[in-house]
Amino acid sequence: MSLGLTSTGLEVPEPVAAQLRQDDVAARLVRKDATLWGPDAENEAAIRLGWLDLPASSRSLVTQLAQLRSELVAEGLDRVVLCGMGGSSLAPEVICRTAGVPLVVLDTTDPGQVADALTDLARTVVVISSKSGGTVETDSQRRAFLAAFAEAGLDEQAIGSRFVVVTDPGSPLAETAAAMGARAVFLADPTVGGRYSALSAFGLVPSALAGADVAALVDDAEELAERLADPGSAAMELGIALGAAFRTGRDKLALAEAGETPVQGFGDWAEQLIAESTGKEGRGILPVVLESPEAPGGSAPDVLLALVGAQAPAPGPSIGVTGPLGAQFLGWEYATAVAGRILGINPFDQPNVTESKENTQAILGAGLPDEQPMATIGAVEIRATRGLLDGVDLSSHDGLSLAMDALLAAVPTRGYLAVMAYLDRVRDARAGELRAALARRIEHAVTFGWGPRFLHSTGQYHKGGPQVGVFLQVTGAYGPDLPVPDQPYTFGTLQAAQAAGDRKALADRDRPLLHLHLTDRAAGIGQLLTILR
Ligand SMILES: O=P(O)(O)OC[C@H]1O[C@](O)(CO)[C@@H](O)[C@@H]1O
Repeated sequence: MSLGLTSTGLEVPEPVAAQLRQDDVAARLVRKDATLWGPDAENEAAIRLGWLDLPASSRSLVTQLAQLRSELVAEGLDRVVLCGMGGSSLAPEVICRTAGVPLVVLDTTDPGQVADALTDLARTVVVISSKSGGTVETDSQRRAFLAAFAEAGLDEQAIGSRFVVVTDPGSPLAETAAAMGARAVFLADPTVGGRYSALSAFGLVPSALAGADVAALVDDAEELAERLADPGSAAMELGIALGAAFRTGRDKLALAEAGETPVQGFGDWAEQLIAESTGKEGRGILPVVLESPEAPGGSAPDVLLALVGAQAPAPGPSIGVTGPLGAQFLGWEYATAVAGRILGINPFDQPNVTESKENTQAILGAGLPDEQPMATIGAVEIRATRGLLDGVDLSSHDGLSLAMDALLAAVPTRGYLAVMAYLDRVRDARAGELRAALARRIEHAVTFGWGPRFLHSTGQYHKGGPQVGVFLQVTGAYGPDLPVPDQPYTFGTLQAAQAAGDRKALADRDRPLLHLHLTDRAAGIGQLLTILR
């Protein structure tokens, strides 16, 4: 079965489709024509179209990975931990959840969540994935695992045998991997950007080592790849639907999985692909990941609902994208590139993500800002951007509720509310319920992201997209902190610096932000969910 697209109630302006046919976009895209997105995007596009070749070029990985997995299993190394951010970990998480095989994805700096990953070492092999080799979260996690294996008594050679590395040729991590004596190093195609790398070594290596059938992924992608030159392919129709929705005022895409054999967690992967590809130059498509097709936020005048794994539900406007996971990855990548042309942006760069990273480094150097709370109610410390809580009586019994009302009232027409939780997405999973609870309170789109993971996904959209976002940042006290070996900071200070760095980037854009710091995470989350009931 290949990729299929159905749509209900979606108005597609005829010129959108006709123009793409007239410009021969389908044939030019599969020929990797870098001029498709205009002169400003040409240099970047020229080195970012390798994802079209992956169904063929990844084939050779399949056998090699089967061999490596059997070696690891024979040595009792059947717990795979993946350290990677954004495009270096989102696809393997979807692949393994859908295949029902265990993979520990460590894409956080939360001290508790990192500490939980540093256990069960006797069975553990660690995949360190980073295209650039310069991502601070991944580097910190690598350092922590090196130290943990040493503390467990492994000698240098044994420690090296517990690491598999995926990176770009010539990256700092490629050198580090050699110096570490890593068991295997996979050098990925440098002409594939992170969010387009699902079918590359970044998607396949961790997934295969965890036991997923990556041969089927490649087969299903290859079957679609043979159709992509056809202007009527389902992938092209998906790109037209995304672009047409944007052109007709539906610039938010609600994503939910459905159907008999639903892909698990697809929205979290598609979120980075779409937000980081389109959210720039003051425009873009905002993905809104829904807990289910019926979850609040799937229908509003500025929203298009997309079901992954099922037909488009009536009355719409909605689309349904069916097909196996390998075809979904390739199809959505192709559609995003087409939508980028319709929106008139470069879908391959991420100009605004470095800002938060630079802010974080500056704060790590200068020390965390000492911002006293405006009030503390129960387990919740309240801080906010200037003016947001003017006139709000925080000393009253329902001060927290009033503060939340002020935040919701600040969301402008066609705006959105983004919840950003710098917490432990396993132990503090209940915080994820905040999205639906807030979405039931306002007509606007409400998104949820675990920090710092979202900084590598929707973070680009928050800073480069339309400046109509309002932000709820939730941070939390943590138990024992964890050092980052040979670095002048701990995981706890790194996490706090990342949150502060993003607050600065948003404050510099005068975006309203409410910062709730939970002095007791479970109690604080309980308080928030109670007032939102
Ligand atoms: O694979 P790397 O280089 O560690 O980057 C991780 C992620 O960070 C980003 O560069 C953006 O922050 C993403 O595009 C990328 O997928």
